[in-house]
Amino acid sequence: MGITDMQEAFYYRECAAAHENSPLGLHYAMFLPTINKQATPEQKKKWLPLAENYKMIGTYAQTELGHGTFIRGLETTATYDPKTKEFILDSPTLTSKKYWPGCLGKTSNHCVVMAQLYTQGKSHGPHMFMVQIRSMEDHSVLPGIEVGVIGNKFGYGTNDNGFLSFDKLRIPRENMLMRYSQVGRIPRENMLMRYSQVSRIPRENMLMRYSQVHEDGTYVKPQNAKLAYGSMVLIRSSIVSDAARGLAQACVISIRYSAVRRQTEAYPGGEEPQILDYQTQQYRLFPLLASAYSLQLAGKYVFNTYLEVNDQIEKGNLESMPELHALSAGLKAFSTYEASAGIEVCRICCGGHGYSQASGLPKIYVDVVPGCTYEGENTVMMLQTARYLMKCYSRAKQGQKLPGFVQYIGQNLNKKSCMSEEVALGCLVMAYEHRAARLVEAAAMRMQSLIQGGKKQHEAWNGSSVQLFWAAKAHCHLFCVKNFVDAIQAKSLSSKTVTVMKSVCQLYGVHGILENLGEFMQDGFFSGEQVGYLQRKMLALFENIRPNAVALVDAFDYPDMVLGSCLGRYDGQVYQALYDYAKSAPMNQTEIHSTYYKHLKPLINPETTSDAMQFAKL
Ligand SMILES: CCCCCCCC/C=C\CCCCCCC/C=C/C(=O)SCCNC(=O)CCNC(=O)[C@H](O)C(C)(C)COP(=O)(O)OP(=O)(O)OC[C@H]1O[C@@H](n2cnc3c(N)ncnc32)[C@H](O)[C@@H]1OP(=O)(O)O
Ligand SMILES: Cc1cc2nc3c(=O)[nH]c(=O)nc-3n(C[C@H](O)[C@H](O)[C@H](O)COP(=O)(O)OP(=O)(O)OC[C@H]3O[C@@H](n4cnc5c(N)ncnc54)[C@H](O)[C@@H]3O)c2cc1C
Repeated sequence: MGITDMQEAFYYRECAAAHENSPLGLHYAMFLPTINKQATPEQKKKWLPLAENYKMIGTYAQTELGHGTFIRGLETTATYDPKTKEFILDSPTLTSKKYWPGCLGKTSNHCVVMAQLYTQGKSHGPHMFMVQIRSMEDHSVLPGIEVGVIGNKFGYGTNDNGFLSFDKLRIPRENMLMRYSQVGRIPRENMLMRYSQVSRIPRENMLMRYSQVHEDGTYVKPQNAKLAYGSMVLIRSSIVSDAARGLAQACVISIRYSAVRRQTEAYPGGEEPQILDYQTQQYRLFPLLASAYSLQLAGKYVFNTYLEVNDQIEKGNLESMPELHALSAGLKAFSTYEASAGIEVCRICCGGHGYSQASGLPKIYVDVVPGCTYEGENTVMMLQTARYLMKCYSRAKQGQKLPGFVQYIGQNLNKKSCMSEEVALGCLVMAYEHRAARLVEAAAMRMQSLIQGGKKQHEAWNGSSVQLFWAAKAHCHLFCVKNFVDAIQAKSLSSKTVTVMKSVCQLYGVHGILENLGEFMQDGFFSGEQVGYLQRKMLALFENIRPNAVALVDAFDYPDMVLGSCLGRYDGQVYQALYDYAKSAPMNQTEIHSTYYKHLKPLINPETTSDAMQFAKL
């Protein structure tokens, strides 16, 4: 199709079988990007053409039965043997077996394996290795490898998530993804030159350095060990848009259906209103619509930031890695929580028909909800963001300037809210900044007091982790509100569009405050009177948004084929579609189902049932 943007291509492919999770998904999303970013030029030259042409089909095998979150705890080993210039891959324990990687069980013939590197008797932590697991001739499993699927899951039925173990499998030294770490003897200066002189030496020189690696087993450390986690950062940065997409699609279905569905005469003999006219329906759906817009904008921002930081990393500047990690980890968690909870609300808002697969909603839900777990469990990811916020807090206290999106940290907390009946966007942002700044400070104070009370650092961290979680969540929420406000103010939209989008943005901010009121009121930042302004504004915004609600979901522009929903059809022919869906059910293809003869007839008509059947009944 000539689509050159990788992310766009990924979404395009997804549309071919929407929410089915392609058995090649990991190949596109993680295997190819890992080769692109973590392999040396020689390795890329060898593997990329094969992978791009589907000769090599691969996945990313990191998680094990015993460990997912704690990467340093992985047990698969890769021990270098300088005599044969090979690595020996081994799964020494039950818990070391790879477990969960997508597309692994039956589809892939290769995978990138994360294993503990051992060379010259020393352990060097987790590193990546390219491992062939199946024959490229007949797809048979290669010796030294055990691979299979892990069985049924909550969803992801079309994806062969698998297990994998190695029995002292030997792979060539060249199969370690050595872009950043190398086994061999090269002068340390060369490694640093890669980054500091990259613009001053001919590119060919740089490539040569990779082929100068000696083979005696000497290990050269990367500039930053977390460079090896780059593929996870890429996907976390992409998941935000993915979660937004799921929530937006659920909103399309639920809001369109709510405009078609009529229920309960408003007064005796009166017309039954469209259910979208019920204020309680608007209360549940319109904030989700606002969230979908907000998360889409946040997704764009974080992915662009990923591209920018990645560009800097390519040039040897790793300064922004911690910010990107904190932003992508936090927003991945925030967006997948919001989207998963929101999709379920959309389903409930469709009443009984929402529970049918015909609504399309169950498929969207099971597609989005594992985003709370994969690429880093959400609580763990929020705590990574909190870790960064704590560092920022102590830097702010030392008078250091902080990067843009954390500049609010350490601000004066004695300010009062400027909120008035009008509910200005600036006052909304100020409120979110205040809440996040206060929660960051409260978590830091808690840590400090536990440490002063004699707790060790890790005990104090655990003893403060609920407050750290609150702080990180408030930070991500602030980011989404501020980014939404900035997007409306910066974009050259028509004045009519700005008017509508301003209402959507205001609703996002107002609803978020009302749902988390305690955090905004605990220190008296808002008065009771100001909360009244917000409540009235929220109800006024529902009326404001109602005439545009269907247009606002149409604007997401998802074709019916992608929505896969009888309820969310563009033409509104919901009832005919539901009836056709029922008629096409396999059980309706015969008048009498086979189970009648096997189970029901012996009960209903025992006298005409065969002896064998009678016996079975006894
Ligand atoms: C262009 C191509 C586009 C492709 C399009 C794709 C579109 C995709 C759209 C949607 C996707 C849908 C399909 C996706 C399918 C997904 C399949 C799932 C795959 C997987 O799940 S793979 C396995 C993922 N596993 C994890 O995420 C594990 C989580 N755990 C960790 O990341 C870490 O272990 C940790 C962060 C929890 C802790 O790290 P560790 O123990 O090693 O280190 P610490 O001592 O705690 O921390 C040290 C230090 O490092 C910092 N740190 C950690 N990680 C990073 C990082 N990535 N970058 C920078 N810094 C990092 C950490 O904060 C500490 O810092 P300080 O010491 O505090 O300074
Ligand atoms: C659909 C799906 C697809 C996947 N695809 C892949 C894949 O392609 N490749 C791959 O390698 N992996 C894959 N995974 C695995 C996934 O990356 C891990 O499951 C995920 O990283 C979470 O790790 P875990 O299972 O070890 O959870 P655990 O860490 O065991 O989490 C269990 C609970 O413990 C808590 N917890 C753990 N550590 C801490 C901590 N330090 N502080 C506070 N709380 C903590 C968590 O918050 C959570 O509540 C996939 C998983 C799923 C569900």
